[in-house]
Amino acid sequence: MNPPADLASPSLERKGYFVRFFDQLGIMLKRNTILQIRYTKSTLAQTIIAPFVFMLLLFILQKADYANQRRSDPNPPGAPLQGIYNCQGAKPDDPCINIMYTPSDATTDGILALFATKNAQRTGQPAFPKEVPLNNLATLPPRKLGMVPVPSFQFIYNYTLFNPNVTYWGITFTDTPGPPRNIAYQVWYNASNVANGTDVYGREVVSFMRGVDEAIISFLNGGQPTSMDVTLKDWPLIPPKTLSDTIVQNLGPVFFFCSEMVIFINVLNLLVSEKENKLRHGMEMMGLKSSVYWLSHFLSNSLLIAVGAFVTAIFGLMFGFFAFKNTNFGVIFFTFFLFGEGMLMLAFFITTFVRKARVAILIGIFVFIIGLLFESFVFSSSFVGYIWWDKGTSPAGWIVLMFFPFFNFGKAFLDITTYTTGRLDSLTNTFIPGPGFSWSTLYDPLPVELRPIYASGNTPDVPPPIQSWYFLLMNMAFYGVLTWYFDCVIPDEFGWSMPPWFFITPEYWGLGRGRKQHGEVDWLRSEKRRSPGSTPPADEDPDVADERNRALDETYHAAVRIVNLRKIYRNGFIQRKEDKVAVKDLCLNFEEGKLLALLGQNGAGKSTTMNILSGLTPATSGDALMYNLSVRSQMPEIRNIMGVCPQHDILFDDLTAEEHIRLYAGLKGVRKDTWTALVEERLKAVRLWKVRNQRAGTYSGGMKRRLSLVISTIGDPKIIFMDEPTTGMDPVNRRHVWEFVEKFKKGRVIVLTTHSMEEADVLGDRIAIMAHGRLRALGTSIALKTKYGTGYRISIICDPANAEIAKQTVSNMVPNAILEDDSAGALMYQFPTSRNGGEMLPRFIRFLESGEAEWVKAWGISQTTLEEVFLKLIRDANPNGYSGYETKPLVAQAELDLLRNRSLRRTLSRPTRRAAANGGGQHSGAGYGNGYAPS
Ligand SMILES: Nc1ncnc2c1ncn2[C@@H]1O[C@H](COP(=O)(O)OP(=O)(O)OP(=O)(O)O)[C@@H](O)[C@H]1O
Repeated sequence: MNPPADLASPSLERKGYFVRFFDQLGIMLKRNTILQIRYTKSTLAQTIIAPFVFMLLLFILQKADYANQRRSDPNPPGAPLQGIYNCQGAKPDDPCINIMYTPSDATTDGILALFATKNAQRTGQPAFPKEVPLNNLATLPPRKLGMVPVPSFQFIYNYTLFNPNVTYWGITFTDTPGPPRNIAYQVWYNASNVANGTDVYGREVVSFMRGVDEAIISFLNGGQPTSMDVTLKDWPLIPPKTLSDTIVQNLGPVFFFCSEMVIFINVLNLLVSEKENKLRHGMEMMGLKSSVYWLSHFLSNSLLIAVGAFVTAIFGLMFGFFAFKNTNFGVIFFTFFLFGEGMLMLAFFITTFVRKARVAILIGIFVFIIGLLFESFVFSSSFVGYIWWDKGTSPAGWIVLMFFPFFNFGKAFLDITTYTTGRLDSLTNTFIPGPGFSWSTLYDPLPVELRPIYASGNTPDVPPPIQSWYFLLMNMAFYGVLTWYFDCVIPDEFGWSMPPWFFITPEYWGLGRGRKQHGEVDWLRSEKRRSPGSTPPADEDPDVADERNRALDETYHAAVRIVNLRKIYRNGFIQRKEDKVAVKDLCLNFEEGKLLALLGQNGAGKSTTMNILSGLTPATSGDALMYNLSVRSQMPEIRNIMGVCPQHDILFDDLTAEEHIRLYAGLKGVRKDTWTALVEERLKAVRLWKVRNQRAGTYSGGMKRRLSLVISTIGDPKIIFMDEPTTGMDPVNRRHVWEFVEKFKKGRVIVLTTHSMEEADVLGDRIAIMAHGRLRALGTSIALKTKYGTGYRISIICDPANAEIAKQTVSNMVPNAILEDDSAGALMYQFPTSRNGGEMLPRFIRFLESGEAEWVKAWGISQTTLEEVFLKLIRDANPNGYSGYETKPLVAQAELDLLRNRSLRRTLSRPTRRAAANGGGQHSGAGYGNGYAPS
């Protein structure tokens, strides 16, 4: 079958390194942008929502702090002293005595009468009346009494002691005639009223005394009204020590760090997920350069960081923070942008060590907690933030810390807020605004008046703010270089890595590589020296031995030649007994225009072989030469001519089928003007055209396989590896895929692994069967069937009464036919192949066809299937145990019974019938188109 011209025509553009680099970069940026748009929520969260939320929280905290600091009035107004109000007893309505006094004479009675009058004016209550004198300690007041004369000082003492909570005030006078006349008095009061706050600051005591003093003055002036108005004023309270924006200064580094961490954790997750899902490998197999991969992620995420920095600066202005209002917009923007970039490169660096997205997120959270604690302690104030530059602190501190982007950001933000927050003058309690932060401030060391003063009396030597920018740029470069280095030297999940000194090898820089193609003979000679291979097993199949000899023959030519390929999966660093030898000294040749179907039970080593040949995993020894390019040393060049459909779909859930094809066509360097036609032709071929605009994540398993298969054919590859390409496909679609593969193989080498014998039979020009890492058999389908098969089976249905005649006839005509089954007139014979005396078979078939034997009700013939060949070979390879197909003879018997029943039910296909009529030994055709029964 000839492929259509458009399938076979080369469509790759020959381009220089840089043109190819920028083409790939363009296509990767487009892919990233599509994904960023599809992940709308995540993109919005990183660029707008996170800055807004953290800014809003800061704003709320700022307002709360402001309100809290100004809750009490720092300069409370003075309050005039009031009069004395009516007394209360133990309970408000209990009887009590307002004033108990001694002695009672004209002077004291006169003074207290004046007191009562003035007090009544002040309180608006009736004046306290003078009561009858009280002499008896046991007498309790019948009501609220006004002013009660008592005999002595001692009486007051005893009465108040015996009758607590009865007397409000006590006063004892001493009048010394003089000159000068001295009217002294002593006030008794309930000190616990002052202590428990009922009488705040003792205002009632002072009021009482003020009233008595007034009355004395008035009395001495002959009753002249006197007023002593006293106002009591609280001392000023301590004014708010911090400004509202101090909270932005102290908490800003923590909050803006948190905001940046959203992008940081997202980048960790994104990159490691691409690694874990092998998407990066998939793209690299299609020719993506590592440098393009990193650069595209750097640029796409830088755009998000730039938007985030811009949005942060705008929100800062909207919320009215001084740090944003009084700072040059460019300074704010670049400070946030450079911080984001530093963290981005730190995230890149971390991804080189991690293979699982779950672990990456855990590391992200760990960095988040460390950074959060760091920012909240180190930058909680300018006092601790600048201590690293104090003369008493070792510079080792900031020299180590400068490698952390969040330290450099904290310092930069502290500088900005120190210049812009301003301060309160302690003497005048007035706000002194900060000088502001202009572009040129970047280069100025912090002025002395803005620096903190430490206990030693020192002020720190704070470097100019620009230094933090330089350090952030240094962080970018530092983590960028580490990312590049460790990405090369840390083995990936398939074991690929470069030597630690890779950067001094000329090959790494593209010198001396690619230009030279290996001479087949030179390569073979050196390979034979390097990997001599072990001695083949004594029972090696002759065809396998021939293939080995051809692979090692210098005069033989093949498009792809595999020599002594060996793969050992080590269980640690040193060689151990448990190490798994997955492929054992495989020698094989692939020819152009031919499809080789690789069969083998689970774990036989098929995928490992494919992975080595497609550059996914390195061989332990041996090599393969593909179109004169060595798999070991020239994989980048091989990738230009290779397509791979790996066993597990490597698809972006959020890209459509069309976007996948465009992406991979771009990476492969397919001419842009052919993309549209390519998309249509390939998607129609595998019947995905109608769903081309649906995201691959919504596809069924079979649809994903078809898309993976189509991707492997992009870019006109000379060699295609298909690892179980039709797994999970329904029979109709499988046939479409077969047709597509069949068309595609002209001029190309296709290697396909499968567990479908039918598929191997249909597609395989040659079939190779592997077991335990070794090649067990090799050849065309018919050759294998002839060699390993048991020949033909003929089933004859006749009347049970005629069974004996039938058996007699068969044994006469084909003496070495073996009767396998005889039940109720259903006979099943096994006929040997022509090589084993099966030459009588054609004659017997003609006999059955002629209808001469009337006792034959129906008959059918089947050839040994590939499945039987496969089972036999695998059984032979597992004499001591079952590796997927057999352990117990009973199981094998059951399988054979099943096969027998199946072949009985099967009717004969025309080519098979022809082959049988010719005595076997010829190609029996596809073998899956059945449909013959003698009429
Ligand atoms: N990364 C690995 N580390 C250790 N052993 C491995 C690794 N990959 C494969 N193996 C082992 O190597 C052997 C060959 O595996 P491989 O995947 O090549 O088999 P296969 O023939 O492709 O099987 P299947 O048909 O199931 O895909 C198996 O025993 C497998 O357990």
